[in-house]
This record gives sequence, C-alpha cells and structure tokens, in this order.
Amino acid sequence: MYRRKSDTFAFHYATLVPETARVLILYGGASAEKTGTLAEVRAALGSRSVHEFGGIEPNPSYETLMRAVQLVRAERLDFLLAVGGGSVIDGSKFVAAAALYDGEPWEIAEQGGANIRRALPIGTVLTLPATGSEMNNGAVVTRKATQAKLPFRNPLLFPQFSILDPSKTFTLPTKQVANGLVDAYVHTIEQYLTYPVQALVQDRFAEGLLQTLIEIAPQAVAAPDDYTTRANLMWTATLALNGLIGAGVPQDWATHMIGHELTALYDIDHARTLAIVLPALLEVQRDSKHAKLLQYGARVWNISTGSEAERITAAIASTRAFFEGLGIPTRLSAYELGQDAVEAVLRQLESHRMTALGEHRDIDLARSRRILEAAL
Ligand SMILES: NC(=O)c1ccc[n+]([C@@H]2O[C@H](COP(=O)([O-])OP(=O)(O)OC[C@H]3O[C@@H](n4cnc5c(N)ncnc54)[C@H](O)[C@@H]3O)[C@@H](O)[C@H]2O)c1
Repeated sequence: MYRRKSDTFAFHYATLVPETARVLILYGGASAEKTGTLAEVRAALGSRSVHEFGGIEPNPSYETLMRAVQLVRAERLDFLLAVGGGSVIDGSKFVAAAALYDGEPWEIAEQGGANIRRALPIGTVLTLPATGSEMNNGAVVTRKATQAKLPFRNPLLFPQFSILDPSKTFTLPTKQVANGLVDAYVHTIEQYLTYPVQALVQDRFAEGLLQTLIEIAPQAVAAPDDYTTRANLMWTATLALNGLIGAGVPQDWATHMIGHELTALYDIDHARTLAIVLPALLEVQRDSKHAKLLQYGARVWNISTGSEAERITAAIASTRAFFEGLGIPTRLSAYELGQDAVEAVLRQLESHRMTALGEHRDIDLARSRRILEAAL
C-alpha cells in the first residue's frame, strides 16, 4: 500500500481499460491539467479512441452533465474515465446511467437511482480523498434551475476500478484537505452513531477510522507532501464509505440530507454543511443515540469521567472542537445565515419529501427545525 508511485500505475491503466474502448475522460477545473494528471492518463490510454469533457463543477450540475451525455451519445462512447474528486466521479456516474436511460434523465435523481437498468462502465483516478465515491455505488447531483441536490445509487454504478495514488493529493488546497477529513469523519458517524446492534466488528472498524482521522488530521493539513499521511487519509476516506462499516447496521444520513439543502441553497462546500448540522443533530438526538454517544465518547475521545449526561455533552463538544480546529465553522452564523435560512431549508426538505429522516425515521420537519435552530 505504501509503495511509492512507479510505472505500476501506467501498467494498471493499460490493462484495465479495454483496448477497443471508446473512452471519455471527464474532469473538473484546471487542476487536473496543471498537475500533469491528465497528461499521464492520456499517455496511459495509448492508442485508444479518446474524447474529453472538462468543466464538471464542484457539486456537479445536471445542466453541465447533460452536455457530456450528448457527447457520449453522439460519439457512441462506451467507457468513462473520471479524473478528479467526488464531484467528477459522481457526475460521471450520472452520465454513465443517463446516457443509456430511456426518458428524461433527471428522473434518475428523483427516483434515487432505482430506475437505472443499464449504465456505461466507469473507471476513476482519484485526486481528492473525501467522499468514498471511488469505491461505492452512490452519487449526488444538483439541478441548478430548482436548487435541488439529490442522491441516487445503483449497483450498476460501482466503478470497475479506481486508481488511488496519494501523491495526486499533494496539490490540494488546505481547505479541501480539511473538508476531506470532515467528510470522511461524518460518513463514518452516519453509519456508527445510531443505536447498538451488537455489530462488534463494524463498531471497532468505525472507531478505528475515526481515531485515524483525528490522529492524522494535523499532519495531513500541515504537510502537503507527506506521502504516508496522505496514503492513510486516502485509504481511511475510501473505507469510510465503501459498504464495509455500514454492512448490516442501522444508518442515519439525516446530517447529509439537511446538508445537501444548505449546499444547494447557499453553495456551502459539502463537508462544511456536515460540520454545521452534525453537532446540532447529536444534541437534538442525544436521547435516542444515548448508548452510542457514550460508547463514542469513551472509545474515540477517551471520555471516562462525569455523569452520563456530562460525558455525552463532552463527546459532542469534542466533535465540534475537532471540526473548528480544522478551520471549519460549525454554525450557520459563520456563513451569515439566520432564521430565514432555517425556513428556506425546511421548505426544500418538504418539497424533496425529506420528512422522516434518521435511523428511527423520527426526524420530521419539526425536528429538522430544532436541529437547524440549534445550529444557528
Ligand atoms: N458519492 C458519494 O458517496 C459521495 C459522498 C459524499 C459526498 N459526495 C459529493 O461529492 C462532492 C464533493 O466532492 P469532493 O469533496 O471530493 O470535492 P470536489 O470533487 O467538489 O473538489 C473540490 C475542489 O477541489 C479541486 N481539486 C480536486 N482534486 C485536486 C487536486 N489534486 N489538486 C488541486 N485541486 C483539486 C476541484 O477542482 C474542486 O475545485 C459533493 O457534491 C458531495 O455531495 C458524494
């Protein structure tokens, strides 16, 4: 795993993409070109027929992705190679399904991916450790016209392969590294911090991922070219959302659903919305998450003194302090958002039928209101 970059990667590309493939390379902004990653990918694809589609924005939009769908259809392309972070990989998953979909492709997002019958194969070259999209079958797309950010998933959307080269992360701005740490942390929490079901291994794996993120965070942010730290970050982020820790256990995901509305309405980075919502959600849900909050406090933060209520309060405070210590604010007010934003998010949640969220489906609009108001 910690082997340094070598021509092993070129060898992988050459064998993983079929010789006869008609390939579309999808990427985001200028960084993939500037860092030389695109040049490497082009070289590795050799004499294959290759087209390119750049400009996939953070929080990829339906409007942009439909232009890629047109290109795929017009040129009869049959293999998608995503080069980038979660946005490019998610966007490529949408294109993979939309290109072969009979009907209006936005229905894919509206129906959460249940209506996907066919999809083009995807490979990925990951440049940003955060989302786990490189090893899962989910994606999130935004329709700018209606400010709707919706998730979808389908087994046909698992990448065929993903190249994880930690040195590709050396060029990331500090802010994106901090975002990645928080994103992976909250993915783990969504699948762990619910209620006990005697899933001993999933719990220990999840606690190991959380402890690793806490341990490596300072160095991951301070030392961009520390290969070992970036390798650990990349692997942790992948394992946080590849199905391993979530197998057979209750899952929450309310923080994500509320966070998606904040991104769609106010263009706040995905991970930053999670840092706003999670501490407030844990406070509002502290009774139903009581046992797991105590376990989380004890095992992840070594909190062992005080009453149960005090230990839970300390566990939530430690979580908030971890995010704030990474330079990521945990309150809506840090983005100059107030009660108007609470009302706007609630309206969007209602229109997207997000009215029974959480592991107990007990986060209705009234409870989402309490969470958002606790995050002001
Ligand atoms: N599919 C999933 O399971 C899943 C899970 C969580 C989040 N998401 C979604 O993923 C998206 C966020 O993805 P992300 O956090 O990976 O960020 P991102 O892909 O949006 O990228 C953020 C920024 O970093 C830049 N960048 C990427 N790699 C770089 C590099 N090596 N050097 C310099 N700059 C680089 C990009 O150009 C972009 O401007 C959101 O839409 C979110 O909802 C998906």
